[in-house]
Parts: sequence; structure tokens; C-alpha cells
Amino acid sequence: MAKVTVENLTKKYGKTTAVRNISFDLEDNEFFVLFGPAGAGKTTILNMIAGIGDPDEGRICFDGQSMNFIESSKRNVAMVFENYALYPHLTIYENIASSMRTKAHREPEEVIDREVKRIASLLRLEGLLDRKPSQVSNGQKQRAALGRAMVRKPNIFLMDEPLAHLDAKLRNAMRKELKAMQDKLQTTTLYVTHDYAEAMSLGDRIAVIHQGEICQIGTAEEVYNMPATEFVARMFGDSEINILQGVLRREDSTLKLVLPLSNRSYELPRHTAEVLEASGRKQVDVGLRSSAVRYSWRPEEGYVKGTVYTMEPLGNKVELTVKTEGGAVRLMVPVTETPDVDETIYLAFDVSGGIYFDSDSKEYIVCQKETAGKEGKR
Ligand SMILES: Nc1ncnc2c1ncn2[C@@H]1O[C@H](COP(=O)(O)OP(=O)(O)OP(=O)(O)O)[C@@H](O)[C@H]1O
Repeated sequence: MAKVTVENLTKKYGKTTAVRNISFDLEDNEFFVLFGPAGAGKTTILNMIAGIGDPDEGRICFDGQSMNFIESSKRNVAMVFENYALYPHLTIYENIASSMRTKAHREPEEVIDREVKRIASLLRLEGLLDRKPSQVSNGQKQRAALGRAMVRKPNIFLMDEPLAHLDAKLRNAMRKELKAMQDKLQTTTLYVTHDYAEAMSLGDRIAVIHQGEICQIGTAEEVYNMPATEFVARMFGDSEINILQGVLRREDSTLKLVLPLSNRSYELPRHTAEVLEASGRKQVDVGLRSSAVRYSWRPEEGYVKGTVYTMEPLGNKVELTVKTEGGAVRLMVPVTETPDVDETIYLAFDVSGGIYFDSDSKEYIVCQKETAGKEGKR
């Protein structure tokens, strides 16, 4: 496995700049996720590392050695795609063995046999080796495709949405298998996905890509709790984060937050208040995830009245969009609490759990999680 360095990569297709000035390092044995919406440039980056399509600018190095003019077959990368790409006329055994029978990587037959059986056992494919791809399930096909990539010792695994075709249950199971495989094999992996839960559960680090540029690189905790921009904040979470307007106002020598939506002022945690004060802003955007929105079916002191506008089941919860006089708010409630559309609901906001952004640049300023455990409320 290799340390992979990507420096200032730019790729254009005619007038479209698919990737602009991208840089990151993959540590040896790291599981690194490229995460972003459709068309963000993820596959373009992966392909350039694989040697499919040259960059217009920038450098790709494996262990310090430039790969720019090295053809794909000589880079020793192993790729796994969304559509498995198994040979339909070969058995699962032969499919897995095929990557040890290429011109560039030919192994003796006894090594091939030993490796195929070792990987088949790791991926629980032992009983299926004589079958053709059409005779196994989608999950088993995807495991065979992984197996084919794993039998070699590549510099890097490149995986492009390998679980996207699978149903939710199988995707979950395969995610766990991939994680276990990563722990066991110690592989350097670059993994492309547009599924935030997959990115968070698999990635040692995640690079969030938007319109060909990197918005943030960080651990799952960092991108979730301290998103660099409002865009990043919106990309993570079952229910999209609420971004509410906030006004900062000095009251009795302390900085308070006023939410026009609730027409109330709130105390802020000390560190949050200090950083917001230092920012010199009078207006901020306040990111509140569903967990920072409380609800009640009866009027309560400090709660804002609203009506349930839409409901969407998400797993064992339901996402409600609530209309209030000041604007819409999203929150999750347990399925057991599912209301009727147009039912009245009362909401309160825990601004200490807020993520604060500059209302002009939409960039991160502060959140309490930065200092969680180090301070209490004033
Ligand atoms: N061969 C091509 N010719 C022209 N434009 C292309 C080509 N390949 C990609 N693009 C454009 O480059 C941009 C990035 O595409 P890319 O496939 O890398 O995105 P992605 O993040 O992988 O998206 P998805 O998740 O939909 O696969 C898009 O605007 C896309 O339309």
C-alpha cells in the first residue's frame, strides 16, 4: 500500500471545469472518502488517480513518485465500480483469479489458487466459486468484485459507489464488511459516495466536494459538528439542518442571540458568545439540527406555534416540516408520534446546540461542540 499525494489537480472537459485545484494526501492504510452531490467531480478525481484521463494541471504521486505519465496498467491500482463489471462467462473463481492473470500482474497457478480461496473465505464466497455471476445475488456479485480487487496487493483501492446498486439492508451489511475488510487488510482506499451515512461510517477522513472543489477535509465528527460552510452542514444528516437567521444583541453586558422566527432572545454558551463577539457580526446564520429543536403538542412557555406541513418517514422516525409565522422548520419525531397534516405543534430551539455561520460568506464561525465539556452555560 502506498501514500498517495494529489497536488493542485485541475481537469476540464471543454468549457466545463470538472475539478479545480484539488489537493489532498492519503496516508498509508487510510480509508479516505470523496463525498459530494452528483456532478461534483468525484469520479473525475478517482479516474485521474487510476490513470484514466490525464489532469490538465497538477500532480499525482504514489510514495513520492510521480504517476502523471505512467499508464493506468502500470500504476497497480485496483478498482471496484457500482456495476460490479464481472465477466459473465467466467465463474466467480475465475473472475477473482482474473486480476492475477493479467499481463502486468501474472502469478503462478498455485499462488492464484491459494489467494482466491483465502479471499473467498474472507468474503464468505466459498460455496459460490463454481457459479457464474448470473447465478448469485447482487450482494454476492459485489463481494466477488471486491474479491477480485483484493487478491492483488495494489498501491491503492479505488471504489466508485460500489454499494449504490444494493438495497438498503444489503448496503448496510456490505458497509460493515468493507469496514472489517479495511481493519483486517490494512489497505489504502479512496472511496467515492454521495451517501452521507456511508461516508461517515466508512471514512477515516472525508473530503466534501462541491462543484469541482474541496469544501472541507475532516473526520466524520469534524464535518458533522464543525462544518466549514452551510453547504457542508446541509450535506450531512437524515433531516437537513435548519438554517435560521439570528441577530446578536448586547443585553446587560452579555451577548444574546435573538431569533426573529421565535421573537425571543437566548443566552449563549460562553465560548460561543466570545467567538461571536470577536467576529464583529451583528447578524449570523444559526444551524440547528433536528436534535436542537424541541416540540410539544400543547402550548408551552417559550414555544412557537406552527402547523405540520409535510411528513416524510425516514427509518423509524418521521421528518416533519412545520410552518411557523417566521418560516419553516424541519425536525424528526418518532413514528409513534406521527401527527396529522395541518395539526398544531409547538417548537422551541436549543441555540446552545447551534452551529453559527457568517450570514454573508456562509462560512463556519463557531459551535459549542468545539469546547464540549470544557464549559457550562453562563
Ligand atoms: N467525459 C466528459 N465530458 C464532458 N463533461 C464531463 C465528462 N465527465 C464528467 N463531466 C462533467 O464533469 C463534472 C464532474 O463529473 P463527475 O462524473 O466527476 O462527477 P461525480 O461527482 O462523480 O458525479 P456522480 O456522483 O453523478 O457520478 C460534471 O459536470 C460532469 O457533467
